[in-house]
Amino acid sequence: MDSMNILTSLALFLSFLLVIKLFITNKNKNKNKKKPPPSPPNSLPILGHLHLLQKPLHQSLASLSAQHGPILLLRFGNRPVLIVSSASIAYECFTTNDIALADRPRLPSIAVLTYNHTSLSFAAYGPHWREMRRIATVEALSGPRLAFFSDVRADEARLMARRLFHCSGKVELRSSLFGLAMNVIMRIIAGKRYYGEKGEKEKEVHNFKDVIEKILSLTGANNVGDFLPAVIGWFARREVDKKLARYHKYRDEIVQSLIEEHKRRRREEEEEEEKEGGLKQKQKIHKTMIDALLSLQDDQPKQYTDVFIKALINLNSSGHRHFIKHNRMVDPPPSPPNSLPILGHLHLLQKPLHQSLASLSAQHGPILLLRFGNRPVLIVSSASIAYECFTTNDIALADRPHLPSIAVVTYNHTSLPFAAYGPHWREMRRIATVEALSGPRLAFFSDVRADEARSLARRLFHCSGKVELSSSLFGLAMNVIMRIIAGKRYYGDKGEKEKEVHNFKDVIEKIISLSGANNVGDFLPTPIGWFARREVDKKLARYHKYRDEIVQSLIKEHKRRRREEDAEEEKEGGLKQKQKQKIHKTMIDALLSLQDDQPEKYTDVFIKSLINSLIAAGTDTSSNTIEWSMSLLLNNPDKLEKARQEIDEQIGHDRLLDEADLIKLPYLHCIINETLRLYPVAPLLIPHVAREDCNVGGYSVDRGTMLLVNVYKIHRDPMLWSEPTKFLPERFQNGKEEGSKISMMMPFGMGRRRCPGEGLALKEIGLVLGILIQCFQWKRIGIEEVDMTEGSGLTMPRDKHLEALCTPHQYMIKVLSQI
Ligand code: HEM
Repeated sequence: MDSMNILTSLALFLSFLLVIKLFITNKNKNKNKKKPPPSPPNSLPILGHLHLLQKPLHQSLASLSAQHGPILLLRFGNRPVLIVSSASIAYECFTTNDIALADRPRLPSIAVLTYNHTSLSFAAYGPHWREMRRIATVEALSGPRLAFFSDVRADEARLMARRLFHCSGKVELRSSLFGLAMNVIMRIIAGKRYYGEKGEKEKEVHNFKDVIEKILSLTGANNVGDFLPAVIGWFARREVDKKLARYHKYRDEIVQSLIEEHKRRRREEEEEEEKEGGLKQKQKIHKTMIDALLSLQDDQPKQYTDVFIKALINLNSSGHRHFIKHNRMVDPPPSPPNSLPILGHLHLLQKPLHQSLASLSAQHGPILLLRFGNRPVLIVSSASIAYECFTTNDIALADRPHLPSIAVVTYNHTSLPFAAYGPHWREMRRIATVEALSGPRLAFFSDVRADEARSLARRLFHCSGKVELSSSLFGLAMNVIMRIIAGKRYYGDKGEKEKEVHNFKDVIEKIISLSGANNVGDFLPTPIGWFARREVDKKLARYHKYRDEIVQSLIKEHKRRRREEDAEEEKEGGLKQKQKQKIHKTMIDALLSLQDDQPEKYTDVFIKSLINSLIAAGTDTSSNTIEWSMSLLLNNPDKLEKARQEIDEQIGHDRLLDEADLIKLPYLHCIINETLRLYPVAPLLIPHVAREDCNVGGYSVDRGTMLLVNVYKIHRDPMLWSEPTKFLPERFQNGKEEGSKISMMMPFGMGRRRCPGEGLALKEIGLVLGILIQCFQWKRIGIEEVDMTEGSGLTMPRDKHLEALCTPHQYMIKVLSQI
């Protein structure tokens, strides 16, 4: 009995425990049960709440929220849809729950438009979306890119204002605003406008706008068919699907044709590069977005397919095939008033030309069409339009003008910088690169630069005190180039040569100051032009004769030596032949070897023309840049001290700085960049000419138009640079936002006619400037700042030669006395 009682009590106790456990579990279950957001009543089978909705959807949802609260759970067919209409809950969605809510719905109707849900706006959250977003940011939407394209926006806004000005009265704004937005995005993506000015295009823009609007109105959560079960949904969607497929085809073809156009241009460029023996330096050209995407495609064709590119580009742009094929824009660029007969706008210009053009651009805009006499001249003063000139329009604008005054100094326009774009220019550029300016040749001649820099330091050490730097720097640059060209120095340490160097420098400077677009006589009709030029012509003929004779004598000297070597070889029975081939020749030797094989092509005139090109382009450009740098540092002693400290820390006092050290001297590099920004020695580049009709900045440019790109103005654009006229090397230092804008500078030009001597120039400038700072203390002559007035001409020298006080640093005396 007892045991029965015990068993019964135990059973009762266990039952009690079970009841308690069930009670607790149930309580917890109720406690943990997720509470869905409130849902309005009247949800129907199949339709859910769809029957409560009307268009426009946002208004319909707003009134539901007003009745039922700021967070609602609706059903669109079978799909649960959360409606949030309060700022604080929306904030919670995109902070605490940001990742959880980062996906997009795969709505069937938009599959075709979004390349199967892979477009940036509709891609699932993950690596593909991340990569698309990264590219869109880097190439189009980042701060530096927005700054770079600020001119594009300003230009389009100006154009719209002009349109409204001409058609004032009742206006339809929508298409104009759409056209503006379209042009802005197209110029970023494809480097060209979509929408011109003439009436006949308006209809097409209207069509395109219509298509985009329809696509937008049919996407999003607007199609009931997207939310109904398969067969009913398909049936409900069939009309919308058909329309969207049609619109998609229309838009897809346009973007595909843009891609094809870019591919064709890239192929042509590659072919040309091959023609040039693969020697064209790989340039850091800032490309269009399509170019950037095609470069990625080159490396990883499977990932960056055409579909990938189109899915990204279709984000917010496209164009009409008709525009792309017949993209001859309508209006010529704006032109300032007051163009006079015969003179055109010449009477508005003063020297220095780059400053005069800068003030005209400040008044009338970044792209202008002037008339220099009869000649149309396109003036470009914005980074983005200049960039368009040397990417999309690079071949079209690769020619040079045949200015009558420079015919004599350029051997009838056959010198490398002034030769017409074509096989002769290509051949000259190839030889200059192979024999003088390529990476291996620069490495080969590094001793020459070190030797010349040492020699300059020695001279300054011995004549310290008040020094005139211009001639010494010119002499150095001249020796470097002469040793490459002719294997010997031009300028010795001895006093008697100084006068000669001075003369030669004078001649080169005068030739350069009289070249470029500086002679009014070059632009006036024949008899008047000839009369206006006659003094300049006479001077240039005299300078040319002087320079030509020096170079001819060098050629003669080489020919004589080669003859002697041949004679000797004959004596030795041809045994020296093999040895001779191995001898590393001077550039003149290389050219004379070519002359041996093809005397009609590689004449003495060809050789002189090429050599004089390198002397003219490679001497005062580098020496002027060093002179500007020193001038800036003299006026900013704190920056000079900072550079000295950097050299002190990295190299010390026991040896002279050499080229291999330059990589360790980022601040010195910043100083050079900042000098090239403020004082680009070719402020208008070398004039280009349109070989064919083209469009620049949305305007039509006729064949034969001369192009002057005002790099000086671009480098001081307040939209791009903070405190643009201030010498602030720090702006290029790591991590500084402005450092990334280096690609917006073009002191060496851009595209095909870009300076081939950039590598040589940067090495030479870095080495010389570094040694000047390492070895000497520099002070201004008086208390006044160094005068920074700019001279005029093709290049931009200082107006006055630079003089300064130079004393060797005590701690460098030992090194200096040993060199
Ligand atoms: C700081 C130094 C230099 C600067 C800033 C500079 C700048 C330029 C610029 C802006 C152009 C014209 C680009 C155009 O028209 O689009 C040019 C062309 C040229 N430069 Fe330089 N340059 C420098 C040094 C050199 C050196 C050291 C050499 C060679 C020894 C050189 C050889 C040339 C040649 C041959 C051209 C004509 C290219 C052509 O028309 O195809 N430059 N340079």
